[in-house]
Amino acid sequence: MTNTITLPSPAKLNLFLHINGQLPNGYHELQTLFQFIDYGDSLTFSSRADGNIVLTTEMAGVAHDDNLIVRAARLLQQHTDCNQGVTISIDKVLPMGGGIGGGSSNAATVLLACNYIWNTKLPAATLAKLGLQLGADVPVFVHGKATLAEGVGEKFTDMNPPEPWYLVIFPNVHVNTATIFQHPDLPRSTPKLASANILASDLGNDCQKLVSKTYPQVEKALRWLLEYAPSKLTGTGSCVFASFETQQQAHQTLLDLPEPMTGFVAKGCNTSPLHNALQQYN
Ligand SMILES: C[C@@](CO)(OP(=O)(O)O)[C@H](O)COP(=O)(O)OP(=O)(O)OC[C@H]1O[C@@H](n2ccc(N)nc2=O)[C@H](O)[C@@H]1O
Ligand SMILES: Nc1ncnc2c1ncn2[C@@H]1O[C@H](COP(=O)(O)OP(=O)(O)O)[C@@H](O)[C@H]1O
Repeated sequence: MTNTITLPSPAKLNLFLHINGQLPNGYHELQTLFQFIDYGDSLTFSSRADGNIVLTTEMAGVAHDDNLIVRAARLLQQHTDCNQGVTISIDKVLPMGGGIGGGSSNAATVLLACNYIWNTKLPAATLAKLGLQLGADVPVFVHGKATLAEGVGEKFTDMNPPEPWYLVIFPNVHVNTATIFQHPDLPRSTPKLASANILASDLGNDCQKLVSKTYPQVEKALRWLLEYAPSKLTGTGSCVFASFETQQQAHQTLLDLPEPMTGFVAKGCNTSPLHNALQQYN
């Protein structure tokens, strides 16, 4: 077995997001379509015999022990009584608080990678359940297929949406997911759709209006991108995205982007790049 492995940690987009209600525990019932993109962080793992979990890359604003990377490794180690440790480094390119799932994706990559290098052999369904303790989106990244998520995000119906080129814009502001979900003005009663109707409809994001109002930078980014193509918010933001027929059209649009916004071009993927990369180890 290889002792050092490098794996991708891709971003996701919410192609639509509806809020159908709120549960007594405060969490929201959602319907949202997740698709992966071929753009993200890259993590390198080396097992170690001393049992320590060490992240060697510093991440601004996130303490070592709070990092989802470290927490995911500890959770798996404790759950399996594993006595091995791991050294992890990350090439971080995904903006935090952008609604593209960077932290959740990192946690999922750690769960799958450590399960492999420690030979702990947990099935994917168990890793997904463990991941849910770390964040609502971790199970989707463990699952690795474009999927309609329902409930609080844990019930999956896999879907096969088109895989276009996307231009994703980061408005240079971080949105706190909890702040948006706690806001009294968030719409919370969109009727549930039958899964068979999802791909045929042009659906929006119920957080978009509130996030645009709360964060003028998001509104500005949306207004700018809408000049080029139909655009929407992903997750609770802050990133906004639009699809293009060709990679070149998306790149051409990116060239016009005014500062301080940043952006990138990526392809939609119905199978996660992480799962494609893991195939070489199975
Ligand atoms: C709504 C989504 C859609 O992708 O937004 P983004 O985070 O991607 O923007 C996610 O499911 C978010 O996932 P994640 O960011 O992992 O959320 P968590 O850490 O689990 O929860 C953050 C906070 O959001 C609220 N929350 C989250 C999920 C949910 N179904 N209902 C909620 O009310 C809760 O207040 C919770 O304390
Ligand atoms: N490895 C990590 N990568 C990104 N964020 C992390 C990580 N570990 C902890 N966090 C925390 O999680 C928050 C949400 O990050 P992220 O998942 O990137 O955003 P979003 O859920 O909006 O896509 C960050 O603001 C940060 O405080």
